[in-house]
Amino acid sequence: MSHLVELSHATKRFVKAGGGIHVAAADITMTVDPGEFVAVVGPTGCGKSTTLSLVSGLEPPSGGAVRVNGAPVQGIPDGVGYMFQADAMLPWRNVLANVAAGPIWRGMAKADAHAKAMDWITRVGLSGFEKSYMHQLSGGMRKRVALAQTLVTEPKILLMDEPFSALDVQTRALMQNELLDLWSGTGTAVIFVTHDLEEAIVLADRVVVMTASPARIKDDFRINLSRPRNVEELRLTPEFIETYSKIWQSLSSEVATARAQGASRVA
Ligand SMILES: Nc1ncnc2c1ncn2[C@@H]1O[C@H](COP(=O)(O)OP(=O)(O)OP(=O)(O)O)[C@@H](O)[C@H]1O
Repeated sequence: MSHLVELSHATKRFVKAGGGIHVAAADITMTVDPGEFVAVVGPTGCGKSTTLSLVSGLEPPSGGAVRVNGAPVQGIPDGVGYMFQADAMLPWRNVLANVAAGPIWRGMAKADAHAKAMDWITRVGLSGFEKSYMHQLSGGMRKRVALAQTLVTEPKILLMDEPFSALDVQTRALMQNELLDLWSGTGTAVIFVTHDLEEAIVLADRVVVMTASPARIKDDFRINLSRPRNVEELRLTPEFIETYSKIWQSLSSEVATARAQGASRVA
């Protein structure tokens, strides 16, 4: 059976600025099925974003294979949505125009795209702000716009690279709950990269732990916490704490290795 996303011994090498080769991802084999929420954690700079860019088609693999919907990734595959740490909104356009831009770019008539965009603006709780510009919105509101902008295209696969890391703790929890509500029942597969193990566990069905650079897959933990979830309450449960300590045992040694690598680089 083919999987929605399939990385098979995928490797990514970059040519370093001063010459030489840097292996950012090595021998990555993993699959993601429709409706699965997979979080990827690993130490800073290990190659998490690089792995995501192989799935998005932004970077071709140097070795191995990457397939989406059973076909090798060549360029940006259909049905893939992205959300990054930095927002991708145009400051001279209002919320409605920003959210409608994707569907219009894909050929939808303007009136239909605006109707669809309004629906998503309402779903993310921003009804009444459709005429606002980005500088008039709080950080949390801008993230809601980014969510609407991504989900309006109804992606089959949603790639998220630390989308909430710039938010304060409370807004972050709010957005995590919001994401789970919006995602629930859609059948969309999510690959969510984060530094934050707590965030990974409260959101995901699986937490994939990557090694210190070059990124390899060290462990793939199934998260057996029931849904629907309230992320703030979940963090206090014994089940969460037990899951956290189990995964931290795997992750902590990689964090220590990455720190040692960093120390030797600046020494
Ligand atoms: N286009 C590129 N050219 C050269 N090197 C690159 C390129 N993209 C990434 N790298 C290098 O590959 C390594 C992995 O980077 P990547 O951004 O994938 O890590 P990450 O785990 O997502 O990091 P962080 O947790 O800090 O966001 C880094 O050393 C980075 O400098």
